[in-house]
Amino acid sequence: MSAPTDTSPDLSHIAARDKAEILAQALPYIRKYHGKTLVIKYGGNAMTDPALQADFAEDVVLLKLVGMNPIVVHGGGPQIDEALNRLGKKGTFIQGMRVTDEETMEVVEWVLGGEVQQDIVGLINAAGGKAVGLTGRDGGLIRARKMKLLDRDDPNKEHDIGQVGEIESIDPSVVKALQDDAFIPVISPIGFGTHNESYNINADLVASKLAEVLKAEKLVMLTNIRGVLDKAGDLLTDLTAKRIDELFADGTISGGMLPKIAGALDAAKSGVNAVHIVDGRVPHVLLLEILTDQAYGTMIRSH
Ligand SMILES: Nc1ncnc2c1ncn2[C@@H]1O[C@H](COP(=O)(O)OP(=O)(O)O)[C@@H](O)[C@H]1O
Ligand SMILES: CC(=O)N[C@@H](CCC(=O)OP(=O)(O)O)C(=O)O
Repeated sequence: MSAPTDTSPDLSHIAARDKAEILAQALPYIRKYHGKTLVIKYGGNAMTDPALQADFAEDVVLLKLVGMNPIVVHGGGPQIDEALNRLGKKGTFIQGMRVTDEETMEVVEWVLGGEVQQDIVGLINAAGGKAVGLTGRDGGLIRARKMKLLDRDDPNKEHDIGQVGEIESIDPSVVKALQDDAFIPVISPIGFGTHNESYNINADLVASKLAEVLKAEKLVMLTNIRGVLDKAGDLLTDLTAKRIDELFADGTISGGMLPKIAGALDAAKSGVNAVHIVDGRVPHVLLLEILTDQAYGTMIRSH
């Protein structure tokens, strides 16, 4: 019998080798982060595309299955805006914080604690995980008080932004109990006050504080931009506290990036080893950021 002729070369092994190399690259990271807590801020702007949402959910489940403890804190700014628009109301922001009157607070609770949270929980569960949705009320997780927002240019001036909260304290016991039991907590940024009143809290601030209190190894914030950009639109891959002060002062950082950077820096200063702001528009950016050698977006350092 003659030897079989091989007319077309089989190139599939090349693609397979690339894939295998990427998988092998993950090994030291899986070892490094095994048993460690990773806080993931899933921004409202990063969650507008269904395919990307499904990728995100798969990534979270994979991280959990290889032994890490992912905790998701979600935002939902654009989703709240949409709901307000349907009521004929327009969202307004001061220094990245939504002005929250009573009616807006109702919408915030209903959108964040309902639709947005349950969508994420559903997607994670569909990807094979066991997600549980919480608001700051559940298990007494987030105590808050009314935020005092001082004007950035005139610190003698204070803005009244209604039911916006700043975090007074976090009791992480419910999160710890869930993560120890193989669940993935998905947290809405709503806090409660001494009279049981609700507060709308910026999700970046919740994610940062939670990372600090849980002594997380890593905080990854997914947003809808490559990372922090300078005035020329170039990506700043590394930021220290000193450089951040300069960028605040010269107005390079504005809007929703203000609380994000402030929170990220607080987390870095209080011992979270790695704090990253990454582009949630990149498919599987969470896995790429955590499990490969490649650096993505902006890393925030305390010094
Ligand atoms: N220097 C900057 N670099 C990058 N983004 C910036 C900067 N200053 C302001 N921004 C704005 O911050 C936005 C991200 O914050 P935000 O809209 O609150 O997103 P998220 O929903 O992810 O929290 C960007 O889309 C951009 O418009
Ligand atoms: C006080 C305040 O601004 N709260 C935010 C909470 C949601 C959030 O932070 O969503 P993103 O992460 O998508 O921006 C808001 O009402 O929009």
